[in-house]
Amino acid sequence: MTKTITLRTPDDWHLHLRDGDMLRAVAPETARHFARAIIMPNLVPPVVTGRDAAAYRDRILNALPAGSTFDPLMTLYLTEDTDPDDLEAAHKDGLVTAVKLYPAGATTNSASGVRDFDKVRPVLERMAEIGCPLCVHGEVTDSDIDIFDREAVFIERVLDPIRRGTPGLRVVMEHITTMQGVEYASESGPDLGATITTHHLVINRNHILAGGIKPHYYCLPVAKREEHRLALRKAATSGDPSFFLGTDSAPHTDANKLLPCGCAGCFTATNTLSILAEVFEQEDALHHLEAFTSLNGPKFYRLPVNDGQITLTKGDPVAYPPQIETTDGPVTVFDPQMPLHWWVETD
Ligand SMILES: NC(=O)N[C@@H](CC(=O)O)C(=O)O
Ligand SMILES: [Zn+2]
Ligand SMILES: [Zn+2]
Repeated sequence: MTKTITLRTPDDWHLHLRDGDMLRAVAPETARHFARAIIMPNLVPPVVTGRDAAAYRDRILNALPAGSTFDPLMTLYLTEDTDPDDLEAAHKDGLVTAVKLYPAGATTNSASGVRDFDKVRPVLERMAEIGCPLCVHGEVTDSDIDIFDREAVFIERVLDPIRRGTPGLRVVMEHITTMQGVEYASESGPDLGATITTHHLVINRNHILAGGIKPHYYCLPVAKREEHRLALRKAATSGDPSFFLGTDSAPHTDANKLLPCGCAGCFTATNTLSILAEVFEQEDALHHLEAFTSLNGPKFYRLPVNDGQITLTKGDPVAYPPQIETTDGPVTVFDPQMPLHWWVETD
């Protein structure tokens, strides 16, 4: 018997589209199923001003297939030199939706991130005033903190003090990976949201490290113990409006992943919705899939939900290509190591 579910068209609240040839290869993968996405600004050099964001937005629109109505929601990369007036003008114009905080050195292309949080206080205060959300890569970078503890320590030492010091600031904890992240987000009320990736619902740290190292499962924040994955699955499938989809689909060529010092990032744009339907079905929560992919995000960002709909159908396992081709070389599509029975009708 065929089973179908219909959802408001989803949005991706955390996406890396890169630039140039890579942008042209990956933008259609997201635009096929998603109406909007929050576009991460960690290019080299990063997107730091309203002007940079306008130019990058144009490059994204040019990379879309003809007729696509995909709407890239732009972000600025917060640096110690970010000008509150420039941000305010870009936000009021509707050009910039949010600002992204990377602690310096925390992840891919984060060298221009923030070292001294006091220096960005005036920008954070302006954001609270104008209602511009702050998206946070929540990991401390101190070399003496174990990489598996960096998110939990960040919440205590950095995130909570920032929020207490800037009343009214609306914050998204990006790609949470721990039960501490889940707890903090569910206790903190409507000014705090949290995105959860597709891959962190599927893999734990054993998938990366047991039986040989799997570079394609290496991403930041790194996947944690099984108990954390289970907490993420419970949060994502609960319907709680604090949690919404941010795939963190982060393409790197295989050549850059398969190195002695390989890049962090999983590329999930191509098969995310099939994987999510499978996960939500396993959790007996298909009735909460739409909240996670299409309703909770717009609510947090105070944007209308999308008008359109997509239909997922269940049948024989669907085969996705193991890689997509780019002019720079192949990019491996995330392998969830389970059969995927759901596909999006337009596929
Ligand atoms: N998630 C990742 O592992 N990588 C992201 C950066 C990020 O989101 O931290 C990237 O830009 O490649
Ligand atoms: Zn990140
Ligand atoms: Zn990311």
